[in-house]
Amino acid sequence: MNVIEVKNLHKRYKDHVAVEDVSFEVRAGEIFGILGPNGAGKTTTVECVSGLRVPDGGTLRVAGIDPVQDRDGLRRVLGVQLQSSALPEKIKVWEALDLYASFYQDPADWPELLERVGLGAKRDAMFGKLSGGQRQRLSVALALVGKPRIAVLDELTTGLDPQARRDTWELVEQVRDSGVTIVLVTHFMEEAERLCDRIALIDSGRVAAIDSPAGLVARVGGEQKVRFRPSAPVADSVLTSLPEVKEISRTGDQVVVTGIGNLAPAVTLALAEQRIVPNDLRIEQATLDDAFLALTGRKLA
Ligand SMILES: Nc1ncnc2c1ncn2[C@@H]1O[C@H](COP(=O)(O)OP(=O)(O)OP(=O)(O)O)[C@@H](O)[C@H]1O
Repeated sequence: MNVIEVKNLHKRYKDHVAVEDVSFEVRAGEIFGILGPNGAGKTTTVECVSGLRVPDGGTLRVAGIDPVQDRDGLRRVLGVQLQSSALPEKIKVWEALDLYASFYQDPADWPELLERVGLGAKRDAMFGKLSGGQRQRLSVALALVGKPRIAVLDELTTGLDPQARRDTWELVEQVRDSGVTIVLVTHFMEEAERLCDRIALIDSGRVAAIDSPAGLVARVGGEQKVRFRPSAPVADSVLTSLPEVKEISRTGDQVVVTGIGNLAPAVTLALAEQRIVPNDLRIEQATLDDAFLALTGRKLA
């Protein structure tokens, strides 16, 4: 079932076209990624979906609601985490949640929500004293306080250190597991690859492709490399006989196998049959960056 339908969305700022023509559908229960370089039109797209901007063309439906016509209805089903947090430095964590909860008739139990996002101990801390990761956790809690069916998260991990980023990813997965459909805007390939069920690649206000991360990568040929140091000499024929294998090369004591499909399992199984252990095994695959480059002629980063 689709919970969001965007058809031929078009949005201009004066004479600058931010979104040329964007269409996609988001299914209930998924993490749907909107991935693209800076200025591609991602934020403008989700701002239109969230009822924060009025489109110049196209149609939008969120749980059957038209965001332009029914903002109150939209607020009941959709929670938004905005790119830059607009909270005053001196507001306390609990005050922010209490304030946001007061906007809803039937809000979430916010002390419980605070625990869920791992901020229970920061209840009385001022917003200005929170770390970047804690601010983002609070912004997720604020997006969820209205018990939405859908949450829009925009550039959630920008500016976070690697540990805080991974912690935030776990939080996003927990939110999805609680039954909330998530639209995740990001320009981090790794984030989209790790979290998203499906991704819309956006470039210059248009959708370049929509697919699962693996599906997008497979579109660029899906060639992989498996590298290892065999525990005993291995004859090329052991591997060249596999349908997945295209080529074998050797550098020093390292074997590099290039191929397609389920290459790594096929290679390790063939080696196991010879009682050979592939030490220092590494698998290199095409990335979403490669897919983006192949589809648009441009690099993501
Ligand atoms: N309020 C605005 N007024 C005028 N131009 C804008 C406005 N907001 C965005 N733009 C322009 O519209 C284009 C798309 O911006 P948008 O923020 O939607 O892209 P984005 O993909 O989210 O990029 P970023 O990750 O940098 O936010 C950009 O060229 C941007 O400069």
